Amino acid sequence: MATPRPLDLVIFGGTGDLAMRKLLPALYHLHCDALLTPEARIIGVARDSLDDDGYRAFSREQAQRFLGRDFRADDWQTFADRLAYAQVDALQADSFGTLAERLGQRPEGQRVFYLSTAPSLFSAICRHLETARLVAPDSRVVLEKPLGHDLASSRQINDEVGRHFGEEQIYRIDHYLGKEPVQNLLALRFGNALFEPLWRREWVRDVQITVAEQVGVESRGDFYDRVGAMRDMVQNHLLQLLCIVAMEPPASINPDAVRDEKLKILRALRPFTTADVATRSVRGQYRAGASSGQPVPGYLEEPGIARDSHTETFVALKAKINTWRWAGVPFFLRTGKRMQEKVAEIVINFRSVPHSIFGVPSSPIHANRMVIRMQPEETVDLHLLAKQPGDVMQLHPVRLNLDFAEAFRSRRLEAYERLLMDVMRGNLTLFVRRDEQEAAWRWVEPIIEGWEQSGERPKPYTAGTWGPSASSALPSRDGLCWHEEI
Ligand SMILES: NC(=O)C1=CN([C@@H]2O[C@H](COP(=O)(O)OP(=O)(O)OC[C@H]3O[C@@H](n4cnc5c(N)ncnc54)[C@H](OP(=O)(O)O)[C@@H]3O)[C@@H](O)[C@H]2O)C=CC1
Ligand SMILES: O=C1O[C@H](COP(=O)(O)O)[C@@H](O)[C@H](O)[C@H]1O
Repeated sequence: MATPRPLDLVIFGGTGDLAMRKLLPALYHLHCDALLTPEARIIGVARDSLDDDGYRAFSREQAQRFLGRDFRADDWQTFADRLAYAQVDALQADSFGTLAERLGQRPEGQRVFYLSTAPSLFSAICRHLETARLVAPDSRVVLEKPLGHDLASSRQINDEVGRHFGEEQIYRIDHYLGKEPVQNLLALRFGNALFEPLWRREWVRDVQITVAEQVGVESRGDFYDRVGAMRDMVQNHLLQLLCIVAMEPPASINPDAVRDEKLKILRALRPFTTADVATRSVRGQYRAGASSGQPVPGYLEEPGIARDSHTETFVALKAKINTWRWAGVPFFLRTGKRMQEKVAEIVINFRSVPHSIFGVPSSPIHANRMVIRMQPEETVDLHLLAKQPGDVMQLHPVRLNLDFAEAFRSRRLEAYERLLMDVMRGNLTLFVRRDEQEAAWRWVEPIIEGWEQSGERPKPYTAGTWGPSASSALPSRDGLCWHEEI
């Protein structure tokens, strides 16, 4: 067996929020589970003038904060030995020398460049890496989202990155695809014949995808105000989740087989007309309210936000898919900040029986539903009706746990852990291909343009609620309601 090559993982934006909150904690967990090869090295890159020890000290302080109870001083010590730092200004070609020196120490290393900076720096980084002769034919580059601001800017970035890296070297990350229940949905759908006949318009009444956050924009106001919920969450995470639910069975788990099927769904999404924007979309912006019992400011009072900002912090959409399988089935998508609870879930609502032999219940009973929860806990449940024990035939909803947490007791990998492992192994299945990303931009753009042309402000909602009241109206026009309203 070939000896694995030593890994050099270079994190551009190595001192930033994402690196500290997600990437280093994920790598620390992989280290503790002995999933990193002994020689693997992590080189943080930013403009700040730090040396290796300074970077280790900064990372340790942040890790204590973000790892919480998982932080163990002795494990961190051995993990920190892997950390190094290179001071580089991505915009200055001549500042790549220190990084080149570092990487030059082991030319045989497998290089992974993780671009965790603003996307406006991606092309300069790739260009300067190549000029410094740091890109080998098997180097990999990981691109964070959102890639660009619209279709044109995403194409431009992809073109520029593509001049230095082949598509098979490019890992466009969408961390929602790394979440365990999302992969479990793939396993349930395509590993069992049971669900396939039910997974279609004849049996599915509607699908709801919700990613609700309790937090506001936190320290990222400046970034968020230029982006908004549509670009931050819908264009990527929610549409990728929709694809996983709606795609046809791929011929294999091969990356392109899966990505081809996702692409077909993105291309089959019915485009929004101007009239649709008014009737099938809702955008909102939070006002002051309460979160976990504490008063919280409104979006416009948050640091970094323009005082008259029209940026949306909430989006709800009714999407339709123009295929035989899904014609007529509404896909409701919803995401927002400062909502009542932190919930990320996919709900597949199956149709009720065509005729009930048990009569009409005194109050409505809701079952026939699969709920794939990614947050706050990771679960997959099937809600069915069963007989309530006793001498009368009375139906009661029961929940079958389909993720079998009891059966598989091993620690679940967190999304970034799983995806970083895939990058190291060279597995592109859970990464987004360029054509998928562009198809997603093509679909969301008319909605954003429709909002801009209308000149209307996003609808206000109180922090700590489920969004503007217009959001409830979206499913209720079809006689339906959001999952939490049941
Ligand atoms: N934070 C999050 O939760 C998420 C972030 N993302 C994406 O990840 C990326 C990074 O986000 P985030 O970590 O929040 O951003 P931050 O603003 O917190 O960090 C940016 C990082 O880039 C570095 N940087 C900025 N300019 C340069 C430059 N010219 N040369 C070299 N380094 C530079 C900064 O260090 P310095 O200023 O010292 O150079 C810092 O390390 C963005 O694309 C974002 O959209 C995606 C999902 C979630
Ligand atoms: O990509 C992003 O995701 C986070 C939410 O991720 P989660 O795994 O905590 O649900 C969101 O807060 C952030 O704004 C967005 O950029």
